[in-house]
Amino acid sequence: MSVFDLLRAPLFTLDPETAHGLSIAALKTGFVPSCSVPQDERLRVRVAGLDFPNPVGLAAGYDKNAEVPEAMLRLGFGFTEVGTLTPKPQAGNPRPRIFRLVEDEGVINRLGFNNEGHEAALSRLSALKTTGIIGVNIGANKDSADRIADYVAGIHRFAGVARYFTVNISSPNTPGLRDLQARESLAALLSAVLAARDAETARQGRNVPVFLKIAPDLTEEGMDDIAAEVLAHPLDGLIVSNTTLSRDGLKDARQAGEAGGLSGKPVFRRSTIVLARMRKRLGPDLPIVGVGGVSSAATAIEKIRAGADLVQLYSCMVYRGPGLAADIVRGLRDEVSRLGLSSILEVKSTATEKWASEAL
Ligand SMILES: Cc1cc2nc3c(=O)[nH]c(=O)nc-3n(C[C@H](O)[C@H](O)[C@H](O)COP(=O)(O)O)c2cc1C
Repeated sequence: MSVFDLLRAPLFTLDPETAHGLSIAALKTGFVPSCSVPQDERLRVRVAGLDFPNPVGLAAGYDKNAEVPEAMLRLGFGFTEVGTLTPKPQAGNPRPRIFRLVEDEGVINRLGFNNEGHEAALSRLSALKTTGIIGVNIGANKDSADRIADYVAGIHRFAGVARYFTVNISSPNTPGLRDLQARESLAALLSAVLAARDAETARQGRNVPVFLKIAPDLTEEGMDDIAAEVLAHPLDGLIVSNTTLSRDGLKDARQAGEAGGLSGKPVFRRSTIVLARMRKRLGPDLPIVGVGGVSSAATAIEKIRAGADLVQLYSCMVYRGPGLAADIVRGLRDEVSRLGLSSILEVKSTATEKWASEAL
């Protein structure tokens, strides 16, 4: 039994946001020990010019203010993503705004991009010594008069410290944000963001890849539009997906009525179907990061089989504890041995057709 197994019951008596704050505080003090993970050539993945030691990353939203990126890498994650960060600090929605769906191993949140803003995160990231891969997830302030300008500001502000950028247009908790997924808005956004990135590449002599993070609540036409714009721009990859507004198949009816985005196990199926459908539209090569309900080595592999090059997780760590990333990496190592693979990516897209044909 792990320390987390003992702490889980008392932690779960606390409001989820209070528990989250305690976990960040514990990681900051170094109280949480590092986890040893296998450094295995077969798990190394090269994506968008970056060398990932393993394909399991921390998804955005846990370390919004870049307080503990090195601690997350020590837990065994192959990469970590800070943010979403908006130019100005922002309080977000009134509390309570995070809800556990214990029976479902799910989470509903309506945080609304609470974060300390660019400046605070930049000073923390600038002080880091690590060579590990830390991505910066950027967004727009709720009251912004020009949302595209907020994303462009994020690129300029973090170009010196980010190893990659995530352009997040898929949070359901900032009114109108998901409208940026519509074809014309997306075209304008991608043109502006990628022009800013190219200007920074010319200035710094270092290229920072840009990924676009999309919602799992898309129609076929919506997926067509996103794929067309992604292919029309020199984007480096897609992250599929953010939280869902759907409430399909939940056991915990008590919390299901809360407004916000649902994540964890209940979003696994939907996000994996959308991932496979986007893989079919984008062809074999454009990098895709699979996110949503990854809870084990088996679910991580299923994302890769559906078409992902990398995976990320957040919600299932709430239920399984800080050792989850290391457990998954060990599980992946065992699986590549069992299957006799020389690279985990040999299973990539082997189940794209199966997942893409499942009903949403
Ligand atoms: C409490 C919470 C806060 C989140 N905040 C963000 C965020 O700020 N930006 C973002 O792009 N995604 C955010 N997400 C979404 C996650 O990054 C991820 O896409 C989603 O939860 C699905 O993965 P999971 O099932 O492993 O949690 C948040 C998720 C949760 C549960």
